[in-house]
Amino acid sequence: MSDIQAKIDELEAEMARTQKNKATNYHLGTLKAKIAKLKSELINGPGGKSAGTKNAERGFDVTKSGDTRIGLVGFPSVGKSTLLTSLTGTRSEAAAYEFTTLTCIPGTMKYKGARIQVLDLPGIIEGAADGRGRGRQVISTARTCNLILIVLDSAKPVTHKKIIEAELNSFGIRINQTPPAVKFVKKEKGGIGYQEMVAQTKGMSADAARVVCKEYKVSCAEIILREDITVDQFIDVLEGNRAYVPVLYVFNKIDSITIEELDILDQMPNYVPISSQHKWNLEELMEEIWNRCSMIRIYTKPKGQIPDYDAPVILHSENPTVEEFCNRLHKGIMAQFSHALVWGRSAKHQPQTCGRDHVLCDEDIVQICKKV
Ligand SMILES: Nc1nc2c(ncn2[C@@H]2O[C@H](COP(=O)(O)OP(=O)(O)OP(=O)(O)O)[C@@H](O)[C@H]2O)c(=O)[nH]1
Ligand SMILES: [K+]
Ligand SMILES: [Mg+2]
Repeated sequence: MSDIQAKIDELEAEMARTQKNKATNYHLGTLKAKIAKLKSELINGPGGKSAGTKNAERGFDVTKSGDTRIGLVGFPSVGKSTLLTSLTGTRSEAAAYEFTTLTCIPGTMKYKGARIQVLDLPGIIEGAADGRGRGRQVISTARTCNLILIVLDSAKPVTHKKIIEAELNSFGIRINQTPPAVKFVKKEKGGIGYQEMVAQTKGMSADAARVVCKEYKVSCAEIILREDITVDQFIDVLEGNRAYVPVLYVFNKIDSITIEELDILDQMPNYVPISSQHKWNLEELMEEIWNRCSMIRIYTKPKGQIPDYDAPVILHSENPTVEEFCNRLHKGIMAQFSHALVWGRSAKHQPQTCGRDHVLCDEDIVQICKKV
């Protein structure tokens, strides 16, 4: 075990010994910040957080392609490669022994006109984030995905799910969470300015903020909490290199469990039961993937012609403006842009004359009119 890991274990043991109350809040905050710093040192090497980008480089070298990227993460032999083959048609070797897959195998799944890059990855086990097996490379690659599918074997214990989640978490991936609504700006002078816009019930206080800042050698900053957060979430803000990635849980091999067991799995939110070998329930899986990828389809309509419904332009719904649509078509279009005619749910009348800032909806139809 490395020195750093030994220090982390020691601090974690001390945290477990420390009773949680007002008097120990300060001490617990210091311990949490110390642990977070050591963990990032363990993963990134000394110098810590600037290495967030270095991480990504240590992932598998696979070029991004298509409209979005999803990664298959799970224990060995849960059926990730079989699933890749079923979803994309790209053959990735599958076999009954563990660690059949040793590298990253990309495939492309076409759904609703979108091209979704799917990455089959080697299996990971407990301790992956600390460097066991190819775990680090797998998790670094998972960080680059817009959606992670945690693939589980329906017949295996649910503890596997917890282990995978902990591995992703200790590598700075925050699953199914949004970045905390916190304003944090370092300053030259003036000490620590701390404001709560929302009552804090999960451990944050001016003292907790100060002790964490002190650990990170921040002596002057403006802090505004717009959400009820934990001290760990505040540490995430200071670390600054967390990846917030949605996760969908896939229970594979449902052909090997009973109907009664399947009924229980089927009720859990965020879970899709499938059999990748028998291609059972893959339609539902694709629909759930689609729902979590936040993509919208825009159809292009050349003047005087009907729209091309087979080849939508895919936009990510954080900012689906007319301008983004134009840039996806061709970088030079905006220079000649006059206005757009838009049909569909975003239009007040059909068609509506719109400018570049108009926000589009899924399945809108757009015709671009150039300056004359
Ligand atoms: N019964 C059943 N077996 C499956 C299913 N999907 C995969 N398998 C079997 O499970 C074994 C492992 O499948 P793989 O696709 O190699 O699993 P993997 O997760 O890619 O494994 P590693 O690459 O070693 O991590 C193979 O023997 C598959 O035939 C399924 O839906 N049902
Ligand atoms: K296998
Ligand atoms: Mg495999």
